Amino acid sequence: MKKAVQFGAGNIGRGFIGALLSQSGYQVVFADVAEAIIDKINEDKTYTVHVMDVDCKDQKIENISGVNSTKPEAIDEIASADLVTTAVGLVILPRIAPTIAQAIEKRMENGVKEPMNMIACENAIRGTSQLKKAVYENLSDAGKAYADEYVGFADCAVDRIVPPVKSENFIDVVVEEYFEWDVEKSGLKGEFPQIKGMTLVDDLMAYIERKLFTLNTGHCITAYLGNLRGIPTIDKAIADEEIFGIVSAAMKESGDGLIKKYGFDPEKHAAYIKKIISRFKNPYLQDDVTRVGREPLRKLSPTDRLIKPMMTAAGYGLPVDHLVIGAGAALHYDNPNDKQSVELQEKIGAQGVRAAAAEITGLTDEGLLDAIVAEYEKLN
Ligand SMILES: NC(=O)C1=CN([C@@H]2O[C@H](COP(=O)(O)OP(=O)(O)OC[C@H]3O[C@@H](n4cnc5c(N)ncnc54)[C@H](O)[C@@H]3O)[C@@H](O)[C@H]2O)C=CC1
Ligand SMILES: O=P(O)(O)OC[C@H]1O[C@](O)(CO)[C@@H](O)[C@@H]1O
Repeated sequence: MKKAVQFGAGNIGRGFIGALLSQSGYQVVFADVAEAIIDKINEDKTYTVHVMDVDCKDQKIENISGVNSTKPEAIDEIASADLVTTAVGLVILPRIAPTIAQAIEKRMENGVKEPMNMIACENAIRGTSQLKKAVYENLSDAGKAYADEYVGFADCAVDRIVPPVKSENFIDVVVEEYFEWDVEKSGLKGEFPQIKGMTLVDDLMAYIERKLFTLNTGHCITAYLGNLRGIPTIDKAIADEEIFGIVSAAMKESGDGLIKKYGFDPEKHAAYIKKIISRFKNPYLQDDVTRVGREPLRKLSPTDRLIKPMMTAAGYGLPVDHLVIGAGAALHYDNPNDKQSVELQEKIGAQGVRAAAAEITGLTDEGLLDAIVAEYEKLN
């Protein structure tokens, strides 16, 4: 039986990637720092994925175990795995890199010639490449040469909405039916992993940008506008006619840029947007606007879901008025429980909104900055 180590036994770890791996016949070892989750996985050896959508069904996930990712046992588990996947959050990747590097060294010392693959399933552009860089910084020269030959690092795009759930059994998860996992073929070593629901692709950047700058763009604008109006969840925010109008228009603006950049079929892209908005309406997910809006500094950064699509569309001379409203709303995000939101509001307080926006977004286009500030003021 093939073995996979899934770093992160959180929502996506259990509700998407770990579940697909187990359903495809992998023995799945969840590596996490949350002792309670790891203990419960080891105790129960199973959990349930509740698919809640137009049709509802339960899936029992088996052949699983857990390990504390900071303990030496984690190194042994990785060293003997065929596949390592992550869903820990982009900022955590450098923290798990030393453990992965030690496992690669160990595999080399053990003389293993079987290839092993790494796939970072994070909401980011080329998250696995970022993980690879961090892992290589922790490898010896021999370890690097070994990894060059036997360790694949494949970038991917991941799409499934999995909010945290307060169920009776805290390792069960509630997910939507839809999922998409696109993995770049060229990064893989050896035989391609056979995983039901994983699509191997050549042109990954188009898939990453299509997902990040459609779903995530629309999702976070829904969250920020909803939050400003005191609406707690995504389904309720998108039910607000004005928010729906702004979000749909922003997704279209982003889409028009993507269509120009990647040559997507406009009709298919319009259908893709429509499908995503229907996913936002899923009443079972009860997805908090604070989860979807979390870490606003990351979301307002130059390569992320608000600014990058704005730059792409504006670069083709296309309108970006609703994306600008989204950025204006994001700058208002004020949540004392979110470290980046606190930092954002402190920056705005100290520097003023224009200087803060310029620093955070990296925008140098004065016209766009003026427009964002104007929308920010209007939303006050
Ligand atoms: N939840 C969602 O709908 C989606 C999330 N994503 C991405 O997936 C990633 C994970 O998101 P979620 O599962 O929602 O977050 P989460 O917070 O539910 O799960 C993250 C897990 O990583 C664990 N972790 C933290 N530090 C660790 C370490 N050093 N070693 C091992 N585990 C560690 C945490 O304890 C937690 O269990 C993020 O990059 C997110 O952007 C992508 C698509 C959908
Ligand atoms: O996980 P992030 O990047 O903070 O953003 C939350 C987003 O990720 C998702 O969980 C899945 O893509 C969306 O539900 C939401 O748009």
